[in-house]
Amino acid sequence: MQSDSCDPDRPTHPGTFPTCEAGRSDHQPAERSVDFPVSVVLPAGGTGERTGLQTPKQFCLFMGRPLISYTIQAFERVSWIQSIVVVVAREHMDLMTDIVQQFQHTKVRAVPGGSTRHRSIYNGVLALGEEGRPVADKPKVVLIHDAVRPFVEEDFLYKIAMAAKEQGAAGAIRPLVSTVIATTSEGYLDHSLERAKYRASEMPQGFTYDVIYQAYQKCSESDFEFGTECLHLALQYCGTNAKLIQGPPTLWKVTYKRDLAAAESIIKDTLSRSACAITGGSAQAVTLAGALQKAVGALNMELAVIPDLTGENGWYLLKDWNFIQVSVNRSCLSEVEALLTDLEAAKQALLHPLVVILVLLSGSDELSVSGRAVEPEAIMDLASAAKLRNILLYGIQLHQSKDTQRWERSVSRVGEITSALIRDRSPALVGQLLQA
Ligand SMILES: Nc1ccn([C@@H]2O[C@H](COP(=O)(O)OP(=O)(O)OP(=O)(O)O)[C@@H](O)[C@H]2O)c(=O)n1
Ligand SMILES: O=C(CO)[C@H](O)[C@H](O)COP(=O)(O)O
Repeated sequence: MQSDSCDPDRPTHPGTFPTCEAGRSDHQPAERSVDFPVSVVLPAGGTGERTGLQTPKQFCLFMGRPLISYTIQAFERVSWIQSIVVVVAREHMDLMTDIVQQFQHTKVRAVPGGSTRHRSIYNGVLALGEEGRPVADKPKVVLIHDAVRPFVEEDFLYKIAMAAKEQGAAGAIRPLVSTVIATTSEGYLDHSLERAKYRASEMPQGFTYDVIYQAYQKCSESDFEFGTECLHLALQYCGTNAKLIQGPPTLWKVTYKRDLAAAESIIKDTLSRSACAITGGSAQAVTLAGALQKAVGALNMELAVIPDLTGENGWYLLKDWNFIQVSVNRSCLSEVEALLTDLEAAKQALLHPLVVILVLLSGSDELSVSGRAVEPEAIMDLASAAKLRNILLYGIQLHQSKDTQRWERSVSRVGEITSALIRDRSPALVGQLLQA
């Protein structure tokens, strides 16, 4: 298997996406040891006025799944995070309950929000203190993260949690993109801040439970109404100077409509990084899969080649991988059917549409016996049924050729089509048997 290129600014997909170290076993994130209880508050009680949309941005759908679910998954997958309180407007409590059920979130509890972000966060902090447990069992550290920042990675959460435990408060920062200026009431320049001295405050932030609880207990109505910075409350009311840690650019907050398009693009991009080619063990299929591995590798996609999904290889079914059934024989559709059954049982398609591509080699010895291997109608029927289960099935046919250049061009086209199908997840092309 080919190792992925490691770009520190490339986000890890919320959920079960592999990190970019080489080798299959390394795809499991490195185990972190956190020996104190950590809980999370996700404020999601806003209306998203600046998007100009009716639906609050945290409930906007990305490939059939609300943004909030991606953010929850980014925290839920972290083994050392114990519980997550999502704070939503009262009128969205039922919707939130449905989301938790549909996307099988397990560490989440929803509580009603307040009229401002600070009031919502405070409700979340109070809920953590009330979780029916003895005072000694309250979380030591509370991570606070806007529900509309779905791309946060375990490594960074770990840094914030450790610094919060050490220092009482910690937060993510980024360099300023533009200079900050103060204006007079008449709209003239009053003064300009020296950009190098300032940073943008982002999320996540972390606090010891006592610091954030005390800060909210002591802060004023004006803070609750107009404040935008939890770190400031910790400083002003608890004398705690937060440790500031520079985070990746992907911590940015979905605020405007254009940010929704950017978020969708990142989600699609991260879901398109890895595919698993199943060969059935036939020598011809293995050779083709090897050639395909090179072709998609050049397009920045990792391709694992395996004979089948039995035993240890069942691991692939539980991750955000895409699947390519490489087939050289007449029973290709039954192979695809078996793969679809396995995928359905693994339930990953509940989270987002999965891509399955049948790559069919025609003109091979086995196929030439029977002539045409697969009728387009047959693959269309199979694909229509799979689509109902949120699995997008496509087909690509290529022809065996003794002419090396022709063969290499075909394989390279299969790579390009594969990459495009996986990236675009186009419903319109479902069931098509494309020619490479
Ligand atoms: N009363 C509020 C207001 C905001 N938030 C949450 O705080 C986060 C960051 O706030 P922001 O981006 O300002 O969200 P909105 O207030 O929804 O957006 P807008 O200001 O455009 O209305 C969001 O997850 C939002 O849902 C909240 O929990 N309760
Ligand atoms: O990241 C922040 C620092 O805490 C922002 O203040 C927070 O995300 C609130 O966003 P907005 O100003 O849009 O309500």
